[in-house]
Amino acid sequence: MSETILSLKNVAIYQRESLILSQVNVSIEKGEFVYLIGKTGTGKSSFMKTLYGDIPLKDGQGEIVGVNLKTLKDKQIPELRRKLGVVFQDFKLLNDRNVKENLLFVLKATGWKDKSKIEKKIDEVLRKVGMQTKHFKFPYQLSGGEQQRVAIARALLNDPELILADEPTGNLDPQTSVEVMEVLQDINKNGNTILMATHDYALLLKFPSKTLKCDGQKVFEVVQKNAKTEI
Ligand SMILES: Nc1ncnc2c1ncn2[C@@H]1O[C@H](COP(=O)(O)OP(=O)(O)OP(=O)(O)O)[C@@H](O)[C@H]1O
Repeated sequence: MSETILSLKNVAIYQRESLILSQVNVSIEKGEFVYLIGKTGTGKSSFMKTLYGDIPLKDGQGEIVGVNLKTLKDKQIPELRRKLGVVFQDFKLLNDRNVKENLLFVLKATGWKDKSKIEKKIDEVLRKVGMQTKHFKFPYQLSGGEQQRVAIARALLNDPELILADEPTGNLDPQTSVEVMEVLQDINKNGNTILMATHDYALLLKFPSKTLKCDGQKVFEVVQKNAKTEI
């Protein structure tokens, strides 16, 4: 039986007073890999921000990883973010500490105490993204693709029910983008649900999957074979 991870019903999304998206009806089932595409300024980031509690949901109904977005209080946001893995275009690693310490920082902030469990978890997530031999490197000693792998490893630390990736390949060259995408595909094949906002049509064609599009203040599913001409 399928399990709904995200459900938005008749949602409207605003940035301050401006209406960005309206009548949004979207659902994502466990195990899906879903793209969110659309021209610049059409609301992809606003959509993602609503999902991780950065923009409050005022209109419509929204439930994500079992959390009601409509009634979400500020103090519940850390709990929501623990159930989500969020990956950004600009990696957002802490530059004053190495890879392992970046991961440790998140584990400690989310209540992990047992040293051997911590070691095991860090090793496990770095292995998943192929970075286990570089745990002692500082972010500035890594390429963009390697930094993004670490950011994906960080997103996996608390076994998220959904990974939200906002333009994760936006700062990477085409070859590196494909490599990072392969990491995301592997993670998806191993059972993680992923929603990825992207501009990168080459990736869409190379790794076809369910695609949602933001356009004209609406979000709708597009058929992949038309995606290139429709974008
Ligand atoms: N903090 C903000 N305050 C007011 N308006 C904003 C804010 N952030 C974004 N907007 C506006 O909201 C609209 C949607 O922006 P958003 O960043 O969601 O689009 P996007 O599709 O993610 O674009 P891009 O692909 O360029 O990142 C734009 O018109 C933008 O100018």
